[in-house]
Amino acid sequence: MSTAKGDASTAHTPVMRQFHDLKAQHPDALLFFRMGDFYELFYEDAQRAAAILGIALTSRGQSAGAPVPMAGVPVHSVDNYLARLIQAGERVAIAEQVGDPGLSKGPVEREIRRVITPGTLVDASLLSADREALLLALLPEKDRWGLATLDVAGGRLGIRDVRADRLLEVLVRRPVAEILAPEGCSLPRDLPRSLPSPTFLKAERFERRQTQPILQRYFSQPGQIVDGERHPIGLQAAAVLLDYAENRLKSPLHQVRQILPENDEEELGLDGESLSALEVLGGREGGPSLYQILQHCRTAMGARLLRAQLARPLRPGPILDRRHRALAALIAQRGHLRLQEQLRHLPDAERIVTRVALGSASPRDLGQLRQFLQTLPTLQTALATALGGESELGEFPWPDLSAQCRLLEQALEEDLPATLRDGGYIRTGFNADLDHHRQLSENLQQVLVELEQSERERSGIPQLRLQYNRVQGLFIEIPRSYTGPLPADYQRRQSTRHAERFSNPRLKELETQSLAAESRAKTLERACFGDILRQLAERIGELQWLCQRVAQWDVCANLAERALALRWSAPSFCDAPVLEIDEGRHPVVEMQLGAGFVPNDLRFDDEHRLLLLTGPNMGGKSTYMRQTAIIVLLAHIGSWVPARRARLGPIDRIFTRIGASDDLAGGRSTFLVEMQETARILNLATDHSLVLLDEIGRGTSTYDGLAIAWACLESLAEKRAYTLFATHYFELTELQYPGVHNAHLTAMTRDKDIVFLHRVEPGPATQSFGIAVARLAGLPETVLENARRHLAELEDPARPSPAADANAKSQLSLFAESPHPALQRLRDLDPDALSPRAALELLYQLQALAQQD
Ligand SMILES: Nc1ncnc2c1ncn2[C@@H]1O[C@H](COP(=O)(O)OP(=O)(O)OP(=O)(O)O)[C@@H](O)[C@H]1O
Repeated sequence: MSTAKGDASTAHTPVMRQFHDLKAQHPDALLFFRMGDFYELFYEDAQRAAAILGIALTSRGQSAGAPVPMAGVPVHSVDNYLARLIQAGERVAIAEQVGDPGLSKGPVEREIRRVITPGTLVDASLLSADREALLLALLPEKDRWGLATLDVAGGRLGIRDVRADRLLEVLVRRPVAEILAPEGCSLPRDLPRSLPSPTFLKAERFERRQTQPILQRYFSQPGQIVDGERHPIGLQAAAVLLDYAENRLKSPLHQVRQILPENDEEELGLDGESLSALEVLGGREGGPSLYQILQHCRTAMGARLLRAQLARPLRPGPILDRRHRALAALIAQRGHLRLQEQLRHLPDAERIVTRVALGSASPRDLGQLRQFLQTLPTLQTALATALGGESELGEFPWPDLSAQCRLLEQALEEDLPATLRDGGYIRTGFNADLDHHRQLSENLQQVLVELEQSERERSGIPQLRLQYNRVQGLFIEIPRSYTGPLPADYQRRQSTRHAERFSNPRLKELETQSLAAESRAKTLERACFGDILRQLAERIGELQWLCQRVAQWDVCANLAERALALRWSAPSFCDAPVLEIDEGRHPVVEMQLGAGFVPNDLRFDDEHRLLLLTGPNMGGKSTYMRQTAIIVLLAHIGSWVPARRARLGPIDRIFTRIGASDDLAGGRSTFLVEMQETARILNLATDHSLVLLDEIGRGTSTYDGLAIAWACLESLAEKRAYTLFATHYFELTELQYPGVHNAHLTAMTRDKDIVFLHRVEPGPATQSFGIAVARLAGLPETVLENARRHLAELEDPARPSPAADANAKSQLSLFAESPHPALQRLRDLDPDALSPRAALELLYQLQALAQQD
């Protein structure tokens, strides 16, 4: 940045020297340099910000012999600008004036008070209410990665170790805003574009030598690191996160009080492809997602938790069991209605508690916390009633924070300002000293009114007025039209066009007193506020516990409401190898179609492992496959499911390969993407996995595709994964493997039109309706007519083989009625009856037969 630095840094003006010193501390961030009521940006920062924000780029005189480009934003509306810059992927360092402008000789002292990055946000105005913005650190060790995630605004720190081949899956399931990794480490090349590009930090910051003291500083009490010894590299990554976030927030993270481990074996595996193919969190082309249909939580905390739970389904175990019991209890008592009524007005207390811990909560934040604490007793009562006989699930009694609630009630005004700046948030009567100085300041107002009157009388000038402005302070103003005598103690201070301004000793004294009283009152008010924050901060752990409970019950009440409103039923879990669904539905498609949706059954057990689905395009194959996975997913987050009955045996992962997608930016074609995803499934699926494969092999030539689909089917049948395999290759329906069965989606033609029945029935489809669907899509009648003719020719058994198919003939012969002669010879022979010589002879014969084709 030679232009910014100028020829020699000594040639810079003192303010610009200060700017460069501060900028050097965080060169990667835009520096917001506080100048009175504005934050100003200089040089390249100004140019970047002006372009992103669409604000004017001007210049601020010269420094080091060159003009200084400048852009500025007013302090009072800075949040809006910050939000847009963070959204655009920028980081922002905020330099505040910390010295007293009246006392400093050179430029007023400034200090970077905070660096705002996407993963370290705590301000309500910068955060999205319904999703976390996670900071994530990664550390490789052999074939594993240590991983830590920190929700700075919620105070949650999690760790886990993952196998290298599962890293991507774990990453894409979370709302990651910022990734940290050690310099020189090689991250997977196919990091999805939805993830932010990593920030590389010096490798030694990840070394135990440096991370151990940080962990000790944070977690010296027993129980604060749960199960840490199982995740040693995760712990190192966690320490890096804490250190990084501290450095950005310029404060220890008092809100982080525990490290919670995540274990692979507790989770139902769900990779990024499945999340997007099943449209769990986001719908295709802006359509509705499962989350949107489910999300009727009353609080932002609940909405965030629901999102996190959807992305991280659990295997059956104590946590899932508790969720299901709680949901059943609420539904049995219809208790969710009362609960939701109480939850409806609750603020985002979780994030407020973090700001309390960091000492940055605003008066309005505390007003909301007061409301939260006021509601808790009624919420507890509502919950106890709602749970009926299961009240043990409510973990009563909840921590008693009534004293903190009273403190807030006594201390804070009813209507509260958004900032501390202008005072007026502490109630009269809370602090005697504050009341005294406020009164002094207010009395002075009265004294000034009286003084104005007495000066008028003393001087005999009725037009005399006492005035105040920020530059001149208090002064006596007399219109120029007055030309008579003035009192001897009046000292002239300024002349304007219409008036003369004076001061006198009494006025000066009053001015000092007035300012002193006002500023003392403000200081005292801030001190009271700081004191309240400190008292609340002592109870952070309990406050966080309460927020988590509120979020959990909000999700539970929400799932109860959804289950009843959408006519869902409770799934049951068992240890047998089964997956039974009666009258399953796809909640999103059903929402769009209403009563027209046709429910379908599904059976997987020891004898039924792979269902080969055929049927017309648009017949409902992918809907059926997706609804199966969605039912399994919902059951594993603790929800009821869109089916009349669902009984589920143990499932370890859901795999999906549905729909065409390509990765043009990554240089991967649709077919390559399809094959890579299929390869992953074939490598990882077990006999407890649910696998959805939709039209494997369609991206390449017919016979290649058919051969690949066939081989995949064989492999999955061998693995005995619960597989739904949709295909248009009718040839596959003739294959016979143990556990493999056919089913089809029904349709019929009426005249030339196709009518979809959307019912799943046993056996393969008997007819392909491609041309009827093409008609539905509006293909011209002449083209359709030709298509019908070609179809008749193709289906004619006596048709001559098309020339273009010549080289594919050998692949076609895989499905020919009679096997290849070489194969037939092989089948017929008895190897034990052959001498070595005869065997060699036979080999030559087989080769000759093979070459005949
Ligand atoms: N069970 C159902 N009941 C009512 N309508 C359904 C049902 N299943 C699917 N549909 C309707 O049919 C449309 C097509 O369904 P889907 O995409 O599942 O068909 P498909 O057989 O996978 O088609 P293709 O082979 O072309 O991919 C859906 O958008 C929906 O409107």
